[in-house]
Amino acid sequence: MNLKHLIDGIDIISYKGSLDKEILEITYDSRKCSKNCIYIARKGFQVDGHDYIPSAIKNGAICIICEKEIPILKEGITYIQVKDSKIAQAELAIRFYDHPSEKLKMIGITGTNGKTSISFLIGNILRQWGKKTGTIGTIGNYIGNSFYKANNTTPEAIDLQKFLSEMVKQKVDYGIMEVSSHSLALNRVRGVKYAIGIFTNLSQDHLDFHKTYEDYFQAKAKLFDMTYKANIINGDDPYGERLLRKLKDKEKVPTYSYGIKNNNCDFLAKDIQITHKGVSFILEGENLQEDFSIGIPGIFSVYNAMTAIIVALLEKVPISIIKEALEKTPAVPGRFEVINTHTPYSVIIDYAHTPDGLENVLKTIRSFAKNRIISVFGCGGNRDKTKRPIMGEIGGTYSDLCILTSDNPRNEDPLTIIQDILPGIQKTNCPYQVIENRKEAIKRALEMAQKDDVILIAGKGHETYQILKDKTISFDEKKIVKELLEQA
Ligand SMILES: CC(=O)N[C@H]1[C@@H](OP(=O)(O)OP(=O)(O)OC[C@H]2O[C@@H](n3ccc(=O)[nH]c3=O)[C@H](O)[C@@H]2O)O[C@H](CO)[C@@H](O)[C@@H]1O[C@H](C)C(=O)N[C@@H](C)C(=O)N[C@H](CCC(=O)O)C(=O)O
Ligand SMILES: Nc1ncnc2c1ncn2[C@@H]1O[C@H](COP(=O)(O)OP(=O)(O)OP(=O)(O)O)[C@@H](O)[C@H]1O
Ligand SMILES: N[C@H](CCC[C@H](N)C(=O)O)C(=O)O
Ligand SMILES: [Mg+2]
Repeated sequence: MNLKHLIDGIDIISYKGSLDKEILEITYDSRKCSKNCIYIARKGFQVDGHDYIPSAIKNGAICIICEKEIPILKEGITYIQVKDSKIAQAELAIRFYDHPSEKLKMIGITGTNGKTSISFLIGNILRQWGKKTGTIGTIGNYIGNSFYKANNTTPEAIDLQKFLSEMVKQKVDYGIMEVSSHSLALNRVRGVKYAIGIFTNLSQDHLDFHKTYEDYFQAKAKLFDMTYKANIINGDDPYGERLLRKLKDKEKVPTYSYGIKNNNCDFLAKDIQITHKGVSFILEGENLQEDFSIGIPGIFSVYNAMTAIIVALLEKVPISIIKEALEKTPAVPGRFEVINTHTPYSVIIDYAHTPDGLENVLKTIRSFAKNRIISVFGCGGNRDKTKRPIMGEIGGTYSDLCILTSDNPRNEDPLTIIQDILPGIQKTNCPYQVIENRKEAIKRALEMAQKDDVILIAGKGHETYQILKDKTISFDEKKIVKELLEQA
C-alpha cells in the first residue's frame, strides 16, 4: 500500500522524507521488522521503542512513526512524527488491513469477570445456528475450530486488525472478542466497530494499572462509544447501573439491561435452580418467557447465559437453537472444570483470580459440597497487590482448609506475595498451610482429601505454564492432577 494513501487522515505533527513508497508490513516491534515495513516506535512500560529505531531500520523498516523528533539516521528513510504512537498505530492498522471490523459482525465483551465464559457461550450458539465465528480472548484466538495462540486477552491494534482481516478472508460471520480494560485504555481497539457491546460486571482487579476504580470503570465504558446496534448491560451491578444511566442520556444505541435482583431490568431471570451439575431459569422480557438450562454451575452462569441469550435473540436465532446450544455447552476450559479423577472426592480447576471470581466459585461449591472444601490458590505477581488480602479473607471464609501457594509470581518473590495474602486469611478461623511450590501444594491437597471433599485449584484455569522470575515453565494443572494421582 502506498505510504501517502496509508497516512491520509492521520494526525501528523511533521515528516521528513518521501511519502511515495510502497509499504508491505507495519509493526510495533523492531525485531519483527521486514523489508519495506513501517516501524511504529512506542514508549512502553519496560523500554522505549524509540531506542530501537536503528535496529528497525537495519531489519528493513523504510518508514518510522514516532512521537519524538528524530534526527535523520539514514538517508532514504521517512520519519513521521505523531502526538500519540498508539493512536497512530490503531488508525494505520485499520487502513492497512482495510477496515475489517466493518465487514464482520463484531461482538465485544468487557467487564472484570465472565468475558471468556460468555464468548464461548455466544460462539456455541452462533455456530449451532450455522454461522462461522472468530473468537479473540484469554484462552487464545479461534477461527472456526482452528486455534491461534495469543499473548494478550485483547491483542495490540496491529495484531488485532490483522487477525480480523484473516477472519474476513476466511468468511467469518461473527467476530466475538473480549475487550480488556487495558486494551481500551491503551487504544488497542480504537476504531473497531462493534455491533453489540456487553458489560458483565466491575469488581476489584488491575488497580496496579488503573490506580482507581473510576479510571477502571471509565476505561470499560469506552466500549459503549464504539457500538452501533445494541448494548447489553448487567443491571444488577452498581457500575452497570451507572453505565445504563450514562447510556440512557446518550440515547444513541438501543440498550438492554439484564439481571436477577433489579426488577427494572429489561430481561430478568426467575425461578433459578442451581445444582452441582448446572443451572436452569426462566428468562422474562418483553413478549418473552422461556426456560433455559446450562450445564455450568454457579449463579454467575445465569448471568453469563443471559447475555448470550440476549445476543442470540437480537440476532434472531430461533429459541430452540439457543436452548439446544446452551444445554449442550461443554465446560469452558479452566472455568469450573471438574476433573475426571475417579476419586471419592472431586477436583475443580477454575480461573478465579479476583476477589469476586473466587467468592463466586467458592459460594457455588459451598452450595453443593457434602464435605469439606480444600482451596489451593495464590495471587499473580506484578499485578494488583491490594486484592491479595481480600482473596485471602474470601478463601478463608468459604473454605475448610486453604493451601496458599504461588500463581504466576512473575518478577516478585513468591513468598512475599503469599505474605500479602496472609492478613486476610488470618482474619478468619480457617486453617491454612503455605506451600510455595504449586505442584507440591496440589499434591498436599490430594493427600489430605477425604470422601466427598471438594478441592478447588483456583487462579490459573486453562493456563499450561507458570511464569517465574527468570523462566516460564510448563504447568498444566489438569495433567499434574492426573500424574499425581497415578503416582499416589
Ligand atoms: C501493560 C501492558 O499492557 N503491556 C503490554 C505492552 O508492553 P510494554 O508497553 O511494556 O512494552 P515494552 O516491552 O516496554 O516495549 C515498548 C515498545 O518497544 C518495542 N520493542 C521492544 C524491544 C525491542 O527489542 N524492540 C522493540 O521494538 C516493543 O515492541 C514495544 O512496542 O505491549 C506488549 C506488546 O504488545 C504487551 O505484550 C504487553 O502486555 C504485557 C505482557 C501484559 O502483561 N499485559 C497485561 C497487563 C494485559 O494487557 N492484560 C490484559 C488482560 C487483563 C484481563 O483481562 O484481566 C490483556 O488484554 O491481555
Ligand atoms: N459473570 C461472572 N461473574 C463473576 N464471576 C464470574 C463470572 N463468570 C465467571 N466467573 C468467575 O470468574 C473466573 C473468570 O471467568 P472468565 O475467564 O470468564 O472471566 P474473564 O472476564 O474472561 O477474565 P480475564 O479478565 O482474566 O480475561 C471464572 O473462572 C469464574 O470463577
Ligand atoms: N488477565 C489476568 C489474568 C490473571 C491470571 C492469574 N493466573 C495471574 O497470573 O495473575 C491478568 O493478566 O492479570
Ligand atoms: Mg478472559
